[in-house]
Amino acid sequence: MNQASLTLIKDSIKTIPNYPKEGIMFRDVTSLMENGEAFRLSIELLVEQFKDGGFTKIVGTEARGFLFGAPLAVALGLGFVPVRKPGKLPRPTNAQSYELEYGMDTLEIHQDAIVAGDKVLVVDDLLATGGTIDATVKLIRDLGGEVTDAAFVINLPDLGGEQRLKDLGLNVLSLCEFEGD
Ligand SMILES: O=P(O)(O)OC[C@H]1O[C@H](OP(=O)(O)OP(=O)(O)O)[C@H](O)[C@@H]1O
Ligand SMILES: Nc1ncnc2[nH]cnc12
Repeated sequence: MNQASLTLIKDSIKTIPNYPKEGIMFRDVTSLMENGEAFRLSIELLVEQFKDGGFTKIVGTEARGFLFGAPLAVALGLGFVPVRKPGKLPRPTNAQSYELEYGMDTLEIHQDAIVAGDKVLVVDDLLATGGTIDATVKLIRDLGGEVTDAAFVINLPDLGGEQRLKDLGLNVLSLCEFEGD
């Protein structure tokens, strides 16, 4: 991947100390999105990386995973499947609980959104503990989808998510890393 683009992307992300609570260094992807060039480059780099991967669908997790997963799906000509917080999806769903860096939550997916044989790329803005994507991968695999790759704009390596996802058999790609969390 182009080093100048990766540097521009990382430099566009602001850090807010002690948000949403004391001790968290919040890496704010909205500052990247406010920068048109950084936002475009982030999608272009992901397109370049995954265009020949043979994927049939992209899954993104609420809410920030939608912001990168949906434009990537459009650029790759793939369908986009949202994984959402409870009670938001209208058709029958499967649910999976998970632990966050700062709390617990549950995610849901439409039961008919993934079919056996789907090859799914999972996309989120940020990888911390990996709990969100671990739960997302379980939801997809339970429906018969194959998940081999997960892509992030930001990885927080100190929180162990990358190893957790590798232990689930995933290739993990991120556009930048922030240490010291
Ligand atoms: O790797 P993890 O420890 O699971 O943390 C990463 C997740 O946390 C954030 O989402 P959050 O749950 O705060 O929801 P939001 O996107 O709706 O703000 C982020 O967008 C990732 O989805
Ligand atoms: N440190 C962090 N910054 C931004 N989003 C997050 N989600 C979980 N941990 C986060």
